[in-house]
Amino acid sequence: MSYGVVENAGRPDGYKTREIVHREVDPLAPPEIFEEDMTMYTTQPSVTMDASPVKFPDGWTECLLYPDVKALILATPGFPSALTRPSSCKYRLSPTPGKGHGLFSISPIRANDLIISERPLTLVPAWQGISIRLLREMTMQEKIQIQAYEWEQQLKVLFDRLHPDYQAAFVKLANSHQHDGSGPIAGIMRTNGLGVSCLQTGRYTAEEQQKHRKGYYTAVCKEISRLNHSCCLNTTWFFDLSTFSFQLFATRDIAKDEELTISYINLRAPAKDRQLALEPYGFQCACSACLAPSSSDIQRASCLSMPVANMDDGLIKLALIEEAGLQGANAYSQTLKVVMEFCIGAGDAESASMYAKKLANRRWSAAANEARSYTTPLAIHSHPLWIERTQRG
Ligand SMILES: C[S@@+](CC[C@H](N)C(=O)[O-])C[C@H]1O[C@@H](n2cnc3c(N)ncnc32)[C@H](O)[C@@H]1O
Repeated sequence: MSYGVVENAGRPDGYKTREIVHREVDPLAPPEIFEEDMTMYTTQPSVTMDASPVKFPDGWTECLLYPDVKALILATPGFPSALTRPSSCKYRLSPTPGKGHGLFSISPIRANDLIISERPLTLVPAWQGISIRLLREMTMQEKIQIQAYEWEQQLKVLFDRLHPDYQAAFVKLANSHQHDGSGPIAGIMRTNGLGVSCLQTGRYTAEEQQKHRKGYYTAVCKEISRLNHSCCLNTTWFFDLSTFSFQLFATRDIAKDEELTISYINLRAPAKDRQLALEPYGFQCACSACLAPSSSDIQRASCLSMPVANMDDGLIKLALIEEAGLQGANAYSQTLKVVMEFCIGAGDAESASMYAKKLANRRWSAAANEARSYTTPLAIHSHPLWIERTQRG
């Protein structure tokens, strides 16, 4: 997709729009009745026509989905569970120089605390599979502009379905795609969308998923989409399917009035590549790592990619990641798991359970679920590696 300032942006002269065909369908109809490439507008969780944010404070999401994805959502155990809320409100929205608005802590926040849980306003495919009759004589730019134009027409239907309060919140969000031919709704989605990867149904091959982001979704939130980027992030989020909500957690201790930040990009990349990846958002990152690229690139590469051959390596890696303030990185969870396993290998159930607990506290991490079963020395005795070790004698 294009970004920045594109000359002749917008619908090319003489292009006649494609008719979008809409059909009302029974929301309970089985997925088989839908045609292969049909997408559906659907409200999840389902609410009554007179629903309001006051009546349903947990909120709901206007989605554009393939029918098999809707079936996957409805079949999720516990869906739709009520939101798990933080114990108190921990943040405020304030202007932040050079960045528009941002979120700031209103009191100290401890590492791993839940800060926000929120259902998104919208959820749509990250890949825009619109079939359009593109003519050979069209330039690549014209084809891209037509795709962008048609995508906006589809998004407009979704936007019109939003509750007026949600529409008002949506249009207040930043838009870094005002001059590249993206429509106003697509522009806001491209600037504020959070990736959702848990809606894969096996429809696409691994290559299609990787290369074209097929099967991935993008969601816009009223609050979490207000988070600015930092390569030295202090929060991270994950999407929970059963509550259909994003949950934002502190990755380290946060002081009162500190800005809350997430990373929009891959943290392992060197500063030069990170700046390139941030170009579509229309800003240059000025975090401490980007201001001192030569030292921080080395520090990041060595701590995030350091191989762990034994317990000492593991402990050094954890300390280095903490020193770099990158506890939000997956490498930190992976290292906690490896260190826990080394402790089991050494017959130290006490320390193993301590690392399991640290991992379990990182509720956003994929490894946290499994670790939850091993947070006491006694529970470690049921770990497969402990059993194997005792059987070996
Ligand atoms: C998802 S929005 C974040 C919230 C936004 N600042 C607002 O006022 O609603 C992304 C946009 O925020 C701004 N932004 C985010 N992180 C930034 C940073 N580190 N430095 C400068 N601008 C930033 C950019 O304009 C970017 O396109």
